[in-house]
Amino acid sequence: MAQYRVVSGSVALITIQNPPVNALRAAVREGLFNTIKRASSDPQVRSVVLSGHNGTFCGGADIKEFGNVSLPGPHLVEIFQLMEDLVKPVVAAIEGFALGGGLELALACHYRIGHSKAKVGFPEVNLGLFPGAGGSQRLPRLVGVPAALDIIITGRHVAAGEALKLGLLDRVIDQNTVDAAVTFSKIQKCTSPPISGKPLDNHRLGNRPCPPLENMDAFFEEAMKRVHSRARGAVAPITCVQAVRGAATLPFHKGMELEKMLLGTLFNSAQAQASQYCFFAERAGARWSMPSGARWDTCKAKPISTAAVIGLGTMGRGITVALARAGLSVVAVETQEHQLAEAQRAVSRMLKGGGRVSYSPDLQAAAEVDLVVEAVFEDMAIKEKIFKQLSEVCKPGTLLTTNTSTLDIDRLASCTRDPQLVVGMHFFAPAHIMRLLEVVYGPRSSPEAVATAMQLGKRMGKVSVAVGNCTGFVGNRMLKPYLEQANFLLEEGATPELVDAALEEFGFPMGVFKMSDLSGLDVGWRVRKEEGLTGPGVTAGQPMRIRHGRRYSPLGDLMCEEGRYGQKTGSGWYLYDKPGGRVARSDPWLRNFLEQYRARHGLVARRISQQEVLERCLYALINEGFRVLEDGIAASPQNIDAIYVFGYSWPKHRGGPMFYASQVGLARVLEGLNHYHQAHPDVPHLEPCSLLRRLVASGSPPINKWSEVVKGHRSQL
Ligand SMILES: CC/C=C\CC(=O)SCCNC(=O)CCNC(=O)[C@H](O)C(C)(C)COP(=O)(O)OP(=O)(O)OC[C@H]1O[C@@H](n2cnc3c(N)ncnc32)[C@H](O)[C@@H]1OP(=O)(O)O
Repeated sequence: MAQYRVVSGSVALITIQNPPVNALRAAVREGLFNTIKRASSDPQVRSVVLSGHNGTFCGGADIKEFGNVSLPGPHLVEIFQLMEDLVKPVVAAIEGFALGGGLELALACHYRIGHSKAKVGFPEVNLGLFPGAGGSQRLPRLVGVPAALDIIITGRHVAAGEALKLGLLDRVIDQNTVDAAVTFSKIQKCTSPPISGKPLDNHRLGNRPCPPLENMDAFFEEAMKRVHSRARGAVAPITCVQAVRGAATLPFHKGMELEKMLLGTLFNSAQAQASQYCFFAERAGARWSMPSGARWDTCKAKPISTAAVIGLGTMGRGITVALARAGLSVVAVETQEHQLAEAQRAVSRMLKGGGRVSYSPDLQAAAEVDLVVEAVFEDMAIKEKIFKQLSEVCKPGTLLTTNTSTLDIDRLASCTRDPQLVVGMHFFAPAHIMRLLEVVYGPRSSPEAVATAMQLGKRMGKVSVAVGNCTGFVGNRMLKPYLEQANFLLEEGATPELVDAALEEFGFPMGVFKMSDLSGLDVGWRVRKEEGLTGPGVTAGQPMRIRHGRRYSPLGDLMCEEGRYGQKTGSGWYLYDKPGGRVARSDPWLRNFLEQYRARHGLVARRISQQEVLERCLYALINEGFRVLEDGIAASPQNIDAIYVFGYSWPKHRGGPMFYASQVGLARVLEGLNHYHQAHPDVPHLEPCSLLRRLVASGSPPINKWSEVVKGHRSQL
């Protein structure tokens, strides 16, 4: 766990060994503690080099251990103090990553030498924590308060070059870092005085004061304000500011006491648990499986080096950029010439002149590519035609994928020669930025096609999740009842401002109505027309607020009929200063429109609380999540949560909808749904699904045990 060797005559080389990232689990901590003591008492040893096995220094504390009430083995704070107090110089040799507790370990060393490709950082804030093993107190003393606060609050990875400039690393080298560190620790031997004889006090960060900061109060006030406005209810970023303020104002030992107290408030908090759950949910998608039994570890991906993107609207352009950035050679196809020229300019701008992209108005240009992503208008007839053509044009074996967000993958597959080569690759706007990729398999998609799309997602840096084929797949299928509830709430007396405020307070960056205005109300309108829910032929003679015997809100359709498509037309649920404007203002027209609508339909507006908004919107979405699990469309609640966190900006500190349900308590969610369904019996999305009932009947097991109930449930279908 921590290997000890004496090298070069007098240097104790301690190597952390815990693949894959050398996380500091109990056995490693034990090993470090013992080897530091050994180096201290070994008369042969004059200096110490600390390194990580297999090209990675250390990925920090072992997150898997965090669930334990008290962590076994020696505590990191104790180990780091032991190391800092050593009278022999300790040099950290940093290759790969030094993150979280890994960087705290390096800061407890007297010197830090990094490889030029190394990355350091404090990502704890993403886990609902802050660097609570001395990092919040040592880093500001080394690099100053503003730089330290930035690194701690953002959780970003700092490249070696920047770390050197900040003084976080003493040296950056391109050669073998351990060899360099060993030499460094002895280098003064040839000259004088030897490094091992130098007083080390100035290199013990706990002994140093923080570099002074002018206008400190104003600095921290401003920082706190900024953090509050961005944190969306997350507590950890606020604690980061409090801890760094402690470093700036208190002696080290007092700062350490403050750090301990602050960490105590976060360590087992609901937010920390949710954020840590998200860490593992993000990675769980890579271990995909299909109902056929095909799995990530038994299926091989096809090599892909060339791709074509068909349709260069906003999505097609983003997808082109994402593929080009992943190193693929891309042919971008758009039949409308003005759109093609515009897209070429936009893509070049986004790629800043890099990437290998060629442009063509002709589908024939896709003849030789390994993979196609179709990203045209959301219209089944057009897509079917394109898939038929692609099947004729492309070389045998080309993977044909579609970016459709709702349409039937299998219907598209049936237009092709090789339906097993068809899968969905559902990107999220903006496609070159949003992390999520839903890889949708139809009943005939081959495991190899799924493996290839998943592998490509990884190359693009996406969180890829394999899901089954149904209307809306996972994300949009669950979004439908959420949007529906929001519209019903407007009918019943709420305003877009009230609904959005409740959701934003929950932690979404944007409420549902602001989000609809941003993405365009016409998008959903087109889908509803495609589904036969609205349109001249459908509505004639039908009651406006009922479809197929269920409650329906035509509010979105009426808005579109008024030409209010959202930001792009300068008005939607809100008013904007101009078409394309971004700042939403309340619109008196809308208030009036809603009043007239309610009067026309005999609806009496009532006072609606933020709690009702949250429960109706979120519980309806969660209920559909249980149905998605029940139907086998998603393989696990973790996959659903990853989809929501990385594709729909569900707040990470709430852990995703299914985790949120488990934290609220399944019985409470069930009770809430029962209550709202009784009040709205014509809304089937509010009727608790049978899996939720069964889970509650089984005593509401923890989320990692749900699969057992799901399996039992499926076998009875
Ligand atoms: C008292 C509090 C003291 C200290 C606080 C901390 O130190 S908290 C931990 C801070 N560290 C981090 O947040 C780093 C987390 N890890 C990463 O960001 C990445 O894993 C990393 C190191 C950049 C490497 O990325 P890469 O893409 O190469 O690998 P991947 O993420 O897929 O990870 C590989 C497997 O390792 C598991 N893992 C990674 N880090 C940890 C960790 N710190 N603890 C436990 N496990 C970790 C990860 O889950 C992967 O597992 P797998 O089973 O293969 O999915």
